[in-house]
Amino acid sequence: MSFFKKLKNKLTKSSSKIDEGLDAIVSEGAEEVPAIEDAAPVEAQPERAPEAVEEAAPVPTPEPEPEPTQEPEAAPEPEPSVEPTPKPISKPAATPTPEPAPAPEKLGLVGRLFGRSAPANEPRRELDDEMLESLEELLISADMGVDTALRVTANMAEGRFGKKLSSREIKELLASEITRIMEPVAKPLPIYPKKPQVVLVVGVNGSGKTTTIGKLASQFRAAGKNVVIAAGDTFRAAAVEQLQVWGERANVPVLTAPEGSDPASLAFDAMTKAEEDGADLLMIDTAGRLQNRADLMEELAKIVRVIRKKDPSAPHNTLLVLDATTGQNALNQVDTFQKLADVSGLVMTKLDGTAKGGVLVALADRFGLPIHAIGVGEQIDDLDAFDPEEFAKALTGTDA
Ligand SMILES: Nc1nc2c(ncn2[C@@H]2O[C@H](COP(=O)(O)OP(=O)(O)OP(=O)(O)O)[C@@H](O)[C@H]2O)c(=O)[nH]1
Repeated sequence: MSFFKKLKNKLTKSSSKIDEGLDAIVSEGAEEVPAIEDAAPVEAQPERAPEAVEEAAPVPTPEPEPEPTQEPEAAPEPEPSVEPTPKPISKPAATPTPEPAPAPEKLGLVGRLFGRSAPANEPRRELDDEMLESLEELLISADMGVDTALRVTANMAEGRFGKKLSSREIKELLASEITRIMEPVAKPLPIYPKKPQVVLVVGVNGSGKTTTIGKLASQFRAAGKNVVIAAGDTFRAAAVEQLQVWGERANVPVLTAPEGSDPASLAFDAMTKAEEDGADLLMIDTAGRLQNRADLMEELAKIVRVIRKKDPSAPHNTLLVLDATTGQNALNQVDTFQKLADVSGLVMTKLDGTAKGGVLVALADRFGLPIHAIGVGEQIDDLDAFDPEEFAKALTGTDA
């Protein structure tokens, strides 16, 4: 089964929420009209930027030491790839004037995008204020966030006000808007020519850090990389045990320390071991107790201070793991963890079985942080690269 099919199946809840919601909105005010009259005036969105397509393609599994090089002795600055200021959604070339008379073709938006012809007699509804409002509400209810939902619908409506659209065309438009927002953030975990490359993994308890580390370690291992894991959440014995299980599965050594001991000292020992072993990657799990932010901040800062004694450029990646089922709360978590650590990228877990997948769009729109991977299940292969187009299609229930 292709990852798209799998993603689509797994995203059923998010997908059907938007899918069925859009069908309902259109059928509410629909009139049956022959497709030939109304299908043509809908304009497709601009083409995707070719560079983004290339960037989005690779999986988070490590390919032989590619692009972004990092100076070994460089000051431990966060990666420049992190763009703190969310880019406003670039508007398509504004064409406020009504479009010219439709060309004598039977292809609607779907047809133009995918070379398929639009079925005749699709129910259509005129795009007016009322319909826009319903669209906004639907996107907000799918956890896209108010600002993002308003921007997305405004872009969808641009140049199309008063046009009659079928729900399929609206889904295509929405998918294309979502793709446009997500493309700049779809970036695999960057691999540096640094041994060991230190990946610090942060996030609240239960967000899926341990599972993500296990999945990543196993993928890197399968790609022939030497990996060491440090079970830095020394406050939870269960978390350490869980990591050990993942380590066994992935055939990766897991360094542990007695419960309640200093995670920074474990991180230092892990750096030493990883260096001795000539490991390619050191993945450090951390605690996620947000109840006491000051403590957590100090703990993370200490881990960073200590590993920098060994390598001033470490950590090379600080991954924030977010649980999609928390919906809008994920936005607060990014806010908080950006203050606690130099977050360089995101992994979104538990996209399976949640109706809150839209939060990824809000995250991309608001923070512009790279999304390295998404988790769609508890199994070892349920972590994959983030593909914006597939995600957008799966989320909107658009056919592949
Ligand atoms: N359905 C689903 N479950 C997931 C996914 N990722 C993790 N989980 C589950 O979420 C639960 C919490 O995951 P952990 O990896 O233990 O989370 P954590 O952040 O390490 O949590 P602590 O160990 O409490 O710090 C576990 O039951 C995982 O199996 C995912 O992508 N989909």
